[in-house]
Amino acid sequence: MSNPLDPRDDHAPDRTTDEIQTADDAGGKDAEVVHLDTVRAGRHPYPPAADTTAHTGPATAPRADGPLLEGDVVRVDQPGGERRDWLTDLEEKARTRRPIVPLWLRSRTEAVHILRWVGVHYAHVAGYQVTRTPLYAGRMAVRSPRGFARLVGGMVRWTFDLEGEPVRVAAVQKADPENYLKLSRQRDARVRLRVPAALGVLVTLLIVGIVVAAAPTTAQWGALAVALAVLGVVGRPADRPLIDRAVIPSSVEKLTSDIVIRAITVLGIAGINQAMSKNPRDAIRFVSPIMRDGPGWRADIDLPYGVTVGDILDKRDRMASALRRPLGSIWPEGDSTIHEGRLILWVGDKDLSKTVVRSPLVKAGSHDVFRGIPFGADPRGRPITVPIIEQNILIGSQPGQGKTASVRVLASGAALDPSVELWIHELKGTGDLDVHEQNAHRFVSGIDDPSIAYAADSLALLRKEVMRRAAAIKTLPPDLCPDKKVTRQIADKRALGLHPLVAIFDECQNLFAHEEYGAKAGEDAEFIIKLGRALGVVLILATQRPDKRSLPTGISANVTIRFCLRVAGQLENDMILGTSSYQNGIRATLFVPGPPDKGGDAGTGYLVGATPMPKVVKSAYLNTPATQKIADRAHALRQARGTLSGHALGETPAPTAPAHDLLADILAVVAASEAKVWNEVVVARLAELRPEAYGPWMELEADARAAQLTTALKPYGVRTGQVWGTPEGGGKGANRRGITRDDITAAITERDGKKRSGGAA
Ligand SMILES: Nc1ncnc2c1ncn2[C@@H]1O[C@H](COP(=O)(O)OP(=O)(O)OP(=O)(O)O)[C@@H](O)[C@H]1O
Repeated sequence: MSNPLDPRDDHAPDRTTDEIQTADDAGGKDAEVVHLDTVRAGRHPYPPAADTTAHTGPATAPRADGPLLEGDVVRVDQPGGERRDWLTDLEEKARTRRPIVPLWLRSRTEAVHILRWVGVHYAHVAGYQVTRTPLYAGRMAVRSPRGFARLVGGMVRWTFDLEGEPVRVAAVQKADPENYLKLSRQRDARVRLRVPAALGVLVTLLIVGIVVAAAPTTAQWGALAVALAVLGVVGRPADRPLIDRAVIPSSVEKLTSDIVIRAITVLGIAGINQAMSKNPRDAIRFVSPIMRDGPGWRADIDLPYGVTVGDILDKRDRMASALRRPLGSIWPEGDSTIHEGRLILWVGDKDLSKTVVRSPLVKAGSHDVFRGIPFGADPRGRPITVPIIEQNILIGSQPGQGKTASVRVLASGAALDPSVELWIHELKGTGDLDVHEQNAHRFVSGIDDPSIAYAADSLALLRKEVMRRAAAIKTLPPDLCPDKKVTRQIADKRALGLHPLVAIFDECQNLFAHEEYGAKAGEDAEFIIKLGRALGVVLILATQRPDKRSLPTGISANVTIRFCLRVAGQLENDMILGTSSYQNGIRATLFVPGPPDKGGDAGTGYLVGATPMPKVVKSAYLNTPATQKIADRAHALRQARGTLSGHALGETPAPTAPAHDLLADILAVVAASEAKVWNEVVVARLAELRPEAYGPWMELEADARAAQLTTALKPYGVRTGQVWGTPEGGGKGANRRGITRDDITAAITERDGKKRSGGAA
């Protein structure tokens, strides 16, 4: 049954206090009269503010709707000021404090840029005014008669005290003789003083006139010009200034808060729209004044609560439209060290895609890789250096976005340090890195199987080299190598064999996805990446196909520096830049595909790991003639230092993988009586037969070992399958992946038949 007095009773009809009283009367004379508002207040989780004192003390007041509760009511929001840890407060302030030295003064390049900008601005203003001096002179000449009249009129009024005339007339009209007499006496006294003064001025002018009449013509013209100028200034109309405002020749609209707010509010982001409709004044907050920063304007903004910089990043094109600027000059960036909603909007004067970054390597005589390699510039024009020692670098993008161009910069920097041993593998076969062939210890350019095999051999050799170096560094005396790491000092002692070794694999997907060599190459690369860093072995990998098969996860997870140029989607983005990068707003999808001359962002990418925060960077561009000059200089340096080796000296490397035939080797280890043998047994026997070729297969896990043989047999058209067998040392029989001997024989027959027919043709 519904109770009209129970506020928790949803069925209780809404009645007035009077109605309830009537109902109670009907129910009995002794019934208690309850005020409905009091009851309703009890229903509310937070009692009205007027009752504050009652509710902060012990809750003893009887409640109409429930049992009496003892205890203190604790408010969610405590009264009084914030009590915070002062140290935390100080840290917070330290993070957001504004720099003593302005940002633009911290970098020489930026300071030079700003000063040049200011210089150009004022040179323009000065030029604008100087070219208009004839116009201003004409204006003054035209205005001078009026100036003359004003001057004479002013003199006469002053001399005869004509300003007091209306007051004297008023005294006459009011018939106030006393006042009139006072005013007349004052005027007479003034006139007595002023007439001689005015006469003095006139006499002076006359003398000046006589002197000028006797002076040379130039002085006469000068005096006339001064007279006209003075009269022109005196005669100017009140509403028209003599000098025009210089029109600033700015191709860039100055960034103002109104423009920024316009650009942010048109993005169609729900959180921004809601905040703007509630509080348009404070929804978007500027944390510091909009200022010049490098060749552009910078605004530091706090986005509305709940909106992150990531929400803004992929709407860069809309922002560009609202700012009326080309896409390549709009660079929003987050600063998550402060919070996720802190946006640094940088609007450049120039379109980054149209900017070609010049490399200092073009003019460098030599270079020290321990200082990193000058790689490019950020949108604000600040040079970016990529550290290389103790690093590995992964570069990725869709085709034609500037991977090889970036690799060239790194190769050139490494080549200019004669202590660096360069191994170059360009697996596209277009010869983009051929210029550095003369400096490389190992070099290959090609997409065919021998080239891929050569690159795979390099990784196998590098793996051995890493192991050798690990042993070598262990034996170094602690005073020479306290941290067990390669240093400049150690690198320069060539005899130690611990100099930096930079191995480049351009289009590495052609190696890692290769049916025969891929799996082993992937493992070697992972091994080198994990262990080679401290030993001076640096891998630089570039790929246009960043999927699991073409870029083993062991590699993508362990590289330390990543440069991702334009990619098509989130998956590729995160493969190159690391898991969750896309989600965190580091999105290489925002770059425009295509080369700069077609309006694309080729050469521009996200660089992660080289700077404290991920950065948009445009790599420097070295065309073939410029790279050739660097390579020649590097070659001369190496020749002088005696550090040319291997391929650069024309040596052909001893075949590292012995010329062996997998099919023939299998037949050699599988007797004719064994129809079917497990893969793992075949691999074990092969490793015994040729440890140098098949030994590394045995280091794999059992499953991977079996898979390795399956992969290696694929190019010959031999398939493996489940076969019955027993372990070598005896034991229970089972079905496992294995080969059928007849398949191997058939493959050899087919191959030899093809060779013969090929030879006959
Ligand atoms: N840093 C740069 N500055 C200016 N232009 C660049 C830059 N990098 C690349 N480009 C332009 O982009 C074009 C393609 O560059 P590149 O050959 O390096 O791309 P890629 O990603 O290696 O291509 P692919 O995947 O086909 O090998 C160059 O020819 C050049 O015009």
